[in-house]
Amino acid sequence: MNTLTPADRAKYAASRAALSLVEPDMKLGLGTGSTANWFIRLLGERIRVDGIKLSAVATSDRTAALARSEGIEVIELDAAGWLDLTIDGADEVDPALNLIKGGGGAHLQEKIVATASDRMVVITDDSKLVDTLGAFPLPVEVIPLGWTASRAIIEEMLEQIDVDGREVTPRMNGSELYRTDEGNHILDLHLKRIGDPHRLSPLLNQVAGVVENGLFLGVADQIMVGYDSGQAHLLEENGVMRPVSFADGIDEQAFIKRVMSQD
Ligand SMILES: O=C[C@H](O)[C@H](O)[C@H](O)COP(=O)(O)O
Repeated sequence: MNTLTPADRAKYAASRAALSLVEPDMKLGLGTGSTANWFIRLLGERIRVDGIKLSAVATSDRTAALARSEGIEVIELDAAGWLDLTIDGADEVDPALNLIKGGGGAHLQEKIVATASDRMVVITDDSKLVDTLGAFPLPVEVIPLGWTASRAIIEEMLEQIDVDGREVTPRMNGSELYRTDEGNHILDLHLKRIGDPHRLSPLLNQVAGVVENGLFLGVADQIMVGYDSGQAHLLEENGVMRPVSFADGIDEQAFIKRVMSQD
């Protein structure tokens, strides 16, 4: 643990705590991002240590590649049909367990997978817990055809919405427009504060060309919060925080040494 940065210690702690929710033969959804990567590596370690069998649906090409490299059986969502549990990171979490996701451009697949699961548990460090969503720019995936028109319609629509900022910027990858796994672009909405996410989300998804926005409202069931102390708490919808212990056979030092040597 001492070799990790404080941010990675917290992500590791949340992921390790979430590992105790995994049971043999489950069909899992695997999120995308730096926190989800910790969970995927821990899941691979648990499969090696315990020999448990399970299968998983990935929410991005990156996640599928990492999961396979960890020896996790990756299947398609349509083959899985329905999932027992999805574990994923988030960019912001509010007290009602509503989320902003998509900082890594994967929120479309993440939302499909999470809503096709009995349960979604978010793994996060405590810096992402906010009173009100919106400081993190809200990602909106748009198809390339006419994306500038979609942006103009969104900008006009935002005039009627209770937010503190209205700048809409296309996400870039160097000098090129960012492309999602589906080949679409992302518009980042710099709203600063979202007064009514339940009003905003359907309005965004009604705009022609919008595929999906990064608001996850009523999707997450529980939040596993990790701290740089190495401890973790489970946050329920009623605001109750319960400490979580790590109930698995993983050798922490050996695991972290292996991960650090791969990075
Ligand atoms: O598109 C990316 C996902 O929604 C991520 O789960 C989110 O951006 C959090 O990523 P990270 O764990 O790297 O902060």
